Amino acid sequence: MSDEINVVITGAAGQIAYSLIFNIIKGDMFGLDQKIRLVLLDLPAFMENLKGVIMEIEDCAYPLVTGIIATTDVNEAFTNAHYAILVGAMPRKEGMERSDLLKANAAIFKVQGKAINDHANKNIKVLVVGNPANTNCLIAMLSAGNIPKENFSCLTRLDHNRAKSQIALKAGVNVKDVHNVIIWGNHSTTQYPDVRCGYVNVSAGVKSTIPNIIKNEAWLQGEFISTVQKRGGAVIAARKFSSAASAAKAITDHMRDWVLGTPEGEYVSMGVHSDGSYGIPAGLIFSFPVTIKSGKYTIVQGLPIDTFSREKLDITLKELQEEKDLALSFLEM
Ligand SMILES: NC(=O)c1ccc[n+]([C@@H]2O[C@H](COP(=O)([O-])OP(=O)(O)OC[C@H]3O[C@@H](n4cnc5c(N)ncnc54)[C@H](O)[C@@H]3O)[C@@H](O)[C@H]2O)c1
Ligand SMILES: O=C(O)C[C@H](O)C(=O)O
Repeated sequence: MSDEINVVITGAAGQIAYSLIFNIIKGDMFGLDQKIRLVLLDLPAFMENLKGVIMEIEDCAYPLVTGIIATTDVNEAFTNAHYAILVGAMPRKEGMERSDLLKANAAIFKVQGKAINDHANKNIKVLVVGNPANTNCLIAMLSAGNIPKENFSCLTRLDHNRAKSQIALKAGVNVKDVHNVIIWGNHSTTQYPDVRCGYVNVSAGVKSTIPNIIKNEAWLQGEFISTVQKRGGAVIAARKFSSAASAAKAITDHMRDWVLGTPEGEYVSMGVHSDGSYGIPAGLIFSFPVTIKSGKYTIVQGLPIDTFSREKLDITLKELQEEKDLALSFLEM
């Protein structure tokens, strides 16, 4: 890592950023020795709010922050960027069709992808959070032909964390003892949370598979999956706002692991460019189990896919293909 890194956060005046920024400047994402120059991008109407956020960043007096830039200019924001966390997106408004949302966001992520292509450090790592996250990530990646595809990812770590937590609650174990759950596919209600290969540390040196611990296949194939799939909507229904603190924690987990690596034998879920693994055609951003070493992820290979899982993978694949076709048709890409 260089002495100082430029970290861009879009949607910097929003709910997620209000937790995320403080995780980053505390050192939770890049470690306690990494100096950070924050670049905060938002829309002109939110610059006053952003001024307040900047006052609070200053008032935290964290020593890792070496500079703060607030801007509404995408080209300025991504200049020499080492990391970009694309949180800002057009939210779904009343009466808006899913296709309207895809169209508005495809336009935003095309512009941001091009700005990254033209101005960012060529080794930049980009994480897309704003929904629809997989397809927004795909558009940004396709608009940034000079940046390797492997440098783009989208957030499914929140779903991964939700899955771990639901298993821990059901099994009555600490969440730190639950390992290798997987989120396949889209960050949407078609995602497939899969724990067939996951395990729980039962006692020192003893582990047992999640299906063996839970001993309730109907729950694992039914309520567990739908709870994780619909958790984002359930939080919105209860809180009247989208998940923010848990999303910021998941972003921090995702980026920390991408930069610093995953523990030996541990998988995490990441939306990444598909390469044909598990029959998912190349050209989509699909959530897979990955391991990470020296800043590079590898899709875990050779996991068994039974008939139930194949059907689930095909459902989420179909949705992603439809989103891609629609988004590309709007952009004429
Ligand atoms: N992938 C995930 O797991 C996950 C989880 C939670 C939320 N989300 C999504 O993250 C996004 C942000 O959520 P939030 O709660 O912070 O929303 P928010 O509405 O509180 O904040 C969004 C911010 O983005 C800004 N923005 C909008 N368009 C922009 C653009 N073109 N450039 C720069 N800034 C722009 C807005 O002005 C606003 O300040 C939403 O799309 C939400 O659905 C994704
Ligand atoms: O913002 C949303 O639509 C939900 C969000 O993606 C979540 O999973 O919490």
